[in-house]
Amino acid sequence: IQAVVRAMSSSGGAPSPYTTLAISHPAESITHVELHRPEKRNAMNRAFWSEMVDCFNEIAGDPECRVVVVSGAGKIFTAGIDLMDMASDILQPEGDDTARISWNLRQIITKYQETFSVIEKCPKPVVVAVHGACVGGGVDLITACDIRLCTQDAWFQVKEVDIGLAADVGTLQRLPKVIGSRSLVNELALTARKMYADEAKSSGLVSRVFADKEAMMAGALEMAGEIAGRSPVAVQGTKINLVYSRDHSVAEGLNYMATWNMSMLQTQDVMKSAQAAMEKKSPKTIAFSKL
Ligand SMILES: CCC/C=C/C=C/C(=O)SCCNC(=O)CCNC(=O)[C@H](O)C(C)(C)COP(=O)(O)OP(=O)(O)OC[C@H]1O[C@@H](n2cnc3c(N)ncnc32)[C@H](O)[C@@H]1OP(=O)(O)O
Repeated sequence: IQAVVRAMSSSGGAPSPYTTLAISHPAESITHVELHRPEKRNAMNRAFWSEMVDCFNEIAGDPECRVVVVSGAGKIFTAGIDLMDMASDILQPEGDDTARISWNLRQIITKYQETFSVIEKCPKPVVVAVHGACVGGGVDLITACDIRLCTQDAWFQVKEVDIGLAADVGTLQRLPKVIGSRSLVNELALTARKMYADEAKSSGLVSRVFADKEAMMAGALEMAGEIAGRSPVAVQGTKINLVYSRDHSVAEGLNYMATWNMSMLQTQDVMKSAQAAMEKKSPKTIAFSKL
């Protein structure tokens, strides 16, 4: 694992087709997506916002991938929106009158929302590993992920009010579902104060804190391996139903679940997994068909 983690943390450059993301496959069935503009602190430029959509749509349809790890290259996870590159899109939207300018701006905002919604729509679980700063759009990104890990030096900042806007690509919708305390969410979003790793853990934003990035990437990879070793039918069904249930009543969630499993229970994975359990074998020893 150490060698793989070192390789994960030192990718030489972002390979084609992306200019802002480096994609690698550190172990079987695991895809590593690394935010890769380290010299600009992984600030989210125009290319990033569309590359994430292409990348996660590709992953969603890739039967070789069962789980995704997202992390940031260089000194920090991300500085959020690229304040230099994005200004014209947002501050000078095109259009002949107010209605058309507003219409165009709505299209732009909706497009940017999709950049992180694709993470949630992707049926493969996404583990995000945060080191150093996670600012603005970074919080939008991580709240769309399924499992959040961080280093002891990590900090999180819902920075949008500081740049004069209400966060509009997911934080205000998802953070209240992640953190139990509505008061804390409101405080973070309204004051833009930094939240450090210990508070991120105690509030439930992250589930684990690691001493440093190397330990965190090893932990993320190990966790991803645990997920990837289990039935993809079970794992992807679990993610999809957890996301559905978050946004629906218990009765609606149970109804959706019953309809889901009336098909999925017919998988050969159930018999294979049950047999392994009876024989006290790990599910990781089972060869599951690709999904
Ligand atoms: C419709 C879309 C809606 C989306 C909304 C999203 C909103 C947000 O994300 S709000 C948050 C915006 N981000 C910020 O305000 C953070 C600004 N950056 C910083 O505070 C610091 O850079 C940071 C604390 C993150 C890191 O500090 P450090 O000392 O490590 O690095 P720097 O020397 O400051 O920066 C290194 C180079 O990176 C460039 N850079 C950093 N952040 C950004 C950014 N957000 N946008 C563009 N460029 C950024 C910085 O200019 C340096 O570049 P260079 O001078 O060429 O070396």
